[in-house]
Amino acid sequence: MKPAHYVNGVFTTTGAAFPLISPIDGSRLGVVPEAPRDVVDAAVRAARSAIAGPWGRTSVEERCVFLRRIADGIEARFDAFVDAEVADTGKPRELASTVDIPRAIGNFRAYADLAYGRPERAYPTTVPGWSGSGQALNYTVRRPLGVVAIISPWNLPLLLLTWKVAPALAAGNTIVAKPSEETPSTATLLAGVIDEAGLPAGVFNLVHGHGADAAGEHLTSHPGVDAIAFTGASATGAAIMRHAADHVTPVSFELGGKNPALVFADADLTEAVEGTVRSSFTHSGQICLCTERVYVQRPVFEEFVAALAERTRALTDYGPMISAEHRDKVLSYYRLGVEEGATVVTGGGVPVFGDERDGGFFVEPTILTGLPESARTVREEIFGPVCHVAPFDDEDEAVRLANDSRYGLAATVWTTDLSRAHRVAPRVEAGIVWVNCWNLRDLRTPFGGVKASGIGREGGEYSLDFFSEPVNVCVKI
Ligand SMILES: NC(=O)c1ccc[n+]([C@@H]2O[C@H](COP(=O)([O-])OP(=O)(O)OC[C@H]3O[C@@H](n4cnc5c(N)ncnc54)[C@H](O)[C@@H]3O)[C@@H](O)[C@H]2O)c1
Ligand SMILES: O=C/C=C/C=C(\O)C(=O)O
Repeated sequence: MKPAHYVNGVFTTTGAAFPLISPIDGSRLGVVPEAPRDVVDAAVRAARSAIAGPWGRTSVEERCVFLRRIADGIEARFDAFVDAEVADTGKPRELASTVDIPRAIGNFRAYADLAYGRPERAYPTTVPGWSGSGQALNYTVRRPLGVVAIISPWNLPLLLLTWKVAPALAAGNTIVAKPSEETPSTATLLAGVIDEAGLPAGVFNLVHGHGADAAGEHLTSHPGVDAIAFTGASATGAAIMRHAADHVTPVSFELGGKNPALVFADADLTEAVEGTVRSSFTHSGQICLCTERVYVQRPVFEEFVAALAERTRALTDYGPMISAEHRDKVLSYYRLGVEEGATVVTGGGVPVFGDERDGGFFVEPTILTGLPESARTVREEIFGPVCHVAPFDDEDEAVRLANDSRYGLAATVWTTDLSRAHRVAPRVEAGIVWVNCWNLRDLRTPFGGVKASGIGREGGEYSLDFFSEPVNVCVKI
């Protein structure tokens, strides 16, 4: 299915076409339509009229039927979704088929379960000396926000789009979604599944295009938008927030990170090395949860670095950066690291495969050591397959190093001392701390970051809270 907008139940390719490039070999995969302002406006108006129509009067049970139908529709086209995700992102097929697409299906099913089963509170109130019975009943009901703008990134395109679409629909909203310009294909397939699922026209709308001064900005600055759910870079979040301020539009932000790993001398080192290879190099470091700073207790520092380097050198099936521009950005940090005094333990350049991949956007998985905490390479998000490893001596120093960042999204702690784990994890300034594991996900848990890593939480009731407004009703008895 070629990338197309989906507005008011109709697929269109209105707008200037821009090329879709394969990250694997640099070839042209096709073209993507850039939604002009009037297409974005038509999408917002379609969403507004849909929520004023039958969709706005559906019950949560009826909406959960649609969520399950969408999940079944993705499942029925599983391979097409995997093929499209691999083509757009270049990620290994194994990753798309075990994480991205299964999680998209799981997102819809999880929110069908969560929304249907979610209780609301009631409070029997007594007011002594009050006229009548002196009784009242306070109870909470929830209303949808209205028209929700969803802006998603290129690294886990379908997973992160559906992570917002599912709860937004479960809560009764209508949606205008804009996926990344780098990865339009699975979003278009999703629109096809939603269309076949019979969602009323205008409930889900999809527009393609770039961000700043383009479709993304047209959408997030649109006065007809009632809320914005965004995942992407912190700088982009700040730009969106400036527009949201004009209309006091509520925002949910999942932003950047510079995630630390803390490896204590009492850790199971094999487990810590394997876990840090996964957390640093899965999807070539292009996951917001990936580790870019590793702190290892001094007695095991050399042993850990040597083992990590050996495992990293053995990596073969890794994917490319999403674009030539992002590849160049990551390589510029490799050069900066050396300029700032880093030792390149392994990697630091571009692999030579001797096949079509040499036309793609690959960089070597890289380990750096020897930099001060003040180095830009240690402080700035790179979003590639690279981590800097530094020693620490005691627990307080480890926590201080982990927290010395403008970001606070995720962290890993590796220790076999469970008292230490329970002491350290809550002290780390992050939204998510994994102990002796990484990216182990329970969709009911809060997901998101502190500081420059985000505003609010997704996951479970946290998403349902963001995508709905509680109304307290007080009835005098
Ligand atoms: N916290 C998380 O869950 C999470 C998940 C994935 C990616 N990220 C972050 O996203 C970044 C990489 O993804 P990216 O390059 O797609 O991010 P990005 O911010 O460049 O783009 C994300 C989306 O925002 C749109 N956009 C860009 N500028 C915009 C503007 N001014 N107004 C409206 N929309 C705009 C883009 O078109 C895209 O759809 C990294 O910083 C990464 O840490 C965070
Ligand atoms: O890239 C950043 C976000 C990743 C989210 C997940 O991997 C998830 O929700 O499981």
